[in-house]
Amino acid sequence: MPDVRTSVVESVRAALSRARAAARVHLDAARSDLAGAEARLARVQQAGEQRPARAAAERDRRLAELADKHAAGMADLARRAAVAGALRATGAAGDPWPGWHPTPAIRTEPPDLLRVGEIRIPGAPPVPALVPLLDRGHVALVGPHTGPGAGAVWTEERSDEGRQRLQGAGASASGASASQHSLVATLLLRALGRAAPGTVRITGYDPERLGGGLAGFAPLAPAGLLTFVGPGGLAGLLDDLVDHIRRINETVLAGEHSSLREMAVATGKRPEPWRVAVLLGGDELSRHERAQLERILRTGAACGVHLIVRGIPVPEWSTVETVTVDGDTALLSSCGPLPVLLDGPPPADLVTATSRRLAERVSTGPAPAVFADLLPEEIWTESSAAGLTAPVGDSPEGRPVSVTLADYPPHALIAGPSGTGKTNLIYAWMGALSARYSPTELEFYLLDFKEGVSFARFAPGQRDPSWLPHVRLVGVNVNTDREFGLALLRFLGRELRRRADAAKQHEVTKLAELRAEDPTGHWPRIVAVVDEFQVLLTGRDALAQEAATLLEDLARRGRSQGIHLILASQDVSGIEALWGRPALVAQFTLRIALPKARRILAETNTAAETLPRHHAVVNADSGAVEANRIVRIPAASDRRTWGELQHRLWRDWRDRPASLGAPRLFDGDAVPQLATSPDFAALRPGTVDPVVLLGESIDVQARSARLPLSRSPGRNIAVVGTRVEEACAVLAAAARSLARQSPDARFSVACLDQDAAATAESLRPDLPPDTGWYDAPGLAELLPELEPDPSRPHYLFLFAADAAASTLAVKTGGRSGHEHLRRLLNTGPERRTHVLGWWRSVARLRDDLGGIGSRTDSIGAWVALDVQGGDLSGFYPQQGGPVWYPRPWRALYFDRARHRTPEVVIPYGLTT
Ligand SMILES: Nc1ncnc2c1ncn2[C@@H]1O[C@H](COP(=O)(O)OP(=O)(O)OP(=O)(O)O)[C@@H](O)[C@H]1O
Repeated sequence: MPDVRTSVVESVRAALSRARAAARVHLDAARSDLAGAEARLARVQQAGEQRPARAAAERDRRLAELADKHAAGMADLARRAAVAGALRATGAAGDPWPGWHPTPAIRTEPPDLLRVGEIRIPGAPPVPALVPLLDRGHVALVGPHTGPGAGAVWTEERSDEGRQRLQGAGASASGASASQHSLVATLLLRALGRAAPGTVRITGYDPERLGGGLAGFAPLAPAGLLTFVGPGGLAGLLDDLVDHIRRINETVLAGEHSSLREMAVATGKRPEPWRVAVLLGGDELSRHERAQLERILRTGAACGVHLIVRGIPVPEWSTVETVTVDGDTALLSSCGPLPVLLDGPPPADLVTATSRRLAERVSTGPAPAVFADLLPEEIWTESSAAGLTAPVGDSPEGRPVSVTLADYPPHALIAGPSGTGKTNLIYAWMGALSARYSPTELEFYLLDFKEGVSFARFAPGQRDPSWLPHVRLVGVNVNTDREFGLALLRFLGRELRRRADAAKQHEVTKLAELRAEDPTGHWPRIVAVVDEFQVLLTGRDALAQEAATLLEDLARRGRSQGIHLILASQDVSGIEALWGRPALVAQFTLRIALPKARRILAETNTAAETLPRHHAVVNADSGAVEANRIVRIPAASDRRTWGELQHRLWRDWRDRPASLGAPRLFDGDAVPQLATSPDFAALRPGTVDPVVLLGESIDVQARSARLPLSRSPGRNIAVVGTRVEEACAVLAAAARSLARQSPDARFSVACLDQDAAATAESLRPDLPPDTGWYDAPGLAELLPELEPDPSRPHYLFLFAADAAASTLAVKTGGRSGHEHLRRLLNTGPERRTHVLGWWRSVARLRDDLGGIGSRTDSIGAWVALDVQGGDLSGFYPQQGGPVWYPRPWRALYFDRARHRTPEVVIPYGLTT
């Protein structure tokens, strides 16, 4: 037991002694560290005592350097801010009051910020202090003791009671300062001056009748640009603004644009005015009013709805610029603590005069409708399968008004006295259509029976090589060429049949179905526009009859085949020409009446009588009063306005492989040329039965009137009439066209009248070198010798054949020259000898043929110039002769072998 205790004691002692030894070692080390530290401290203290003067000098230098750098930086920043500020508040938005005047921005320009004063920084130019309003946000004006978050504004975290608590000068009516009034006037005048007249509408809520800067704007009120809401009307005003915002979101922006500003930049359209409500205090807001106010503050700016608020608490949101006004200085929430020296108020007479002028501008009528508004953002995106819809203008409220051509309504009638804008309306409508529907979706055929060339711009001309790619045919100066109208109707009739046949084949009835069944087919909708169409229907002749029948058929059946007619007329007789044909009129359910148009709308519908200039009544229900829509038509006639669109469409279309080339331009005043006619170009040498080209047919295509010279009896031609030039032109074209096909044939030319000599001579280079040239005695010698030779065609041209009568009357060898001529006329063609002659009257032709009662069938074809139809009865199968009223540079051509009725031709121009 004692041994155990002893051993424990010893081991404890040993452990204690080890611990003591270790503690001693640590203590020594600590003492030595302390001594080292004390020595270092002493050294540092000693060094520190030697350096304070140097450190202070260095610090001061650095501080001065920093101050300089800061000042330079500030000055630079201020300079840049001044430049940027001037750029963001241009013209009326930033100009000083002396010399200030409105400078309305164009629609695609985003509105400027509005200058209220300037920030002064030493050593730098003043920086304009700008406030965002139109399209950007709202402005809250508060007094000096109510900075952001301190009463006249509220923050999100505040309780309802806190929100309603107003404090300080800015929150009470009594504290309303002159500076705040002047700020309201500044903001309103700058906003009005920088926007187009009428596009900023102000509503004032001023229950305590403080004026609040609004008084000078009173002249705006009669024009509806300034309205006041009386005490108790705040809730109604806020509700109205919220409804307005909702409507714009739903119907104007319609999910396609995020704001009116973005829409204006993207489309160039700004269909709604800005609405600025100036709220100048009043009672505490109800819960509902507060909610509506918040909605406006949150969503108004995107819809052009803005508030300028004073004396009503508003939240501190990014959409609100809070201006804390204190005398002639202010703090702007967007400028932090930099004080703004406010501009003085706009001079009272400037406010009044500007307001008066704006009101006058607006009262004299809305800004004219704009052609660009009719055009879509992107061209050629629409399908015409179901119809054609496009705006023609806008409503008095500025909303686009579209019209449709489809199964219903299929056709349109346009009426209005001369100068009321029918042609302009047609341009506007065509522009809107041709920008929406590509040329594979829509084709135009245009005919103008008025004198003038209004539609010629759609075809390439000398001044402008462009054309509207949708246009396939343009007819101008056709007032005396009703045949051209008839040709167009016949052409459309054929197209109608083609479409009806295709529909039948695919077992469908409508164009939309046909297109679905035959997606690769070419089935554009066709719109035929005929201006002064009544010209076509006047006259009780066969032509008018056929035109009416064709029109009726097209109107009735065209609707389902995608062929639409637009007929325009300036006088009552035009419409009356239709009125006798109720079946035809009934198809024209779309009626467009220009100011003072008569008889186009229903009888009791007098809307057109009171229509202002450049407006139209569009009525898609045959003129019934209830269907009236008043439309402002934009100016579309101006060549530059139109040209810009046409060039754009033309360039886009020209390079496409499907491009169809330029439209056919038929100009009734132009003289066609043989050398450029397609039929002449197509003639080839060696043709067995050559064709004689006599002139241009009046047709949809530029075709020649043709006489085939087969080996049949009667294949001679007589040109009859006194007009030398036209007669020579017909014979010259005949000679040149024959020479091109039969260079080996024999040609004989007898020129028997001096007046024709120049033309006859001009043929020399184009006829074979062995052509025989004869005068009257020469002809008298030639005729007896002539023996037709079937192996070599022979063409005998007689210029003024009747002028050789006395010479041919002489008998040589028992027979007169006339007898020889008759023998040739009767028997020559079978043996390929043909006479192509000009006689200056029908009577002389008859004399040469043997006199009254003699046979006329050797003249199988004739071209009549200034000859009355009745005189031709002997050469025409029907009694009384053809209907023909001679007119300059037109001829009536009849070929017994091929024609049922004669055709009108235009002689080719002479190339002497
Ligand atoms: N909406 C409009 N805006 C501005 N100017 C227009 C408008 N409509 C027509 N005009 C102008 O009025 C004039 C007459 O217009 P337009 O030629 O279209 O009339 P119209 O009815 O076709 O006359 P007419 O029957 O004699 O040919 C033209 O100078 C045209 O530019």
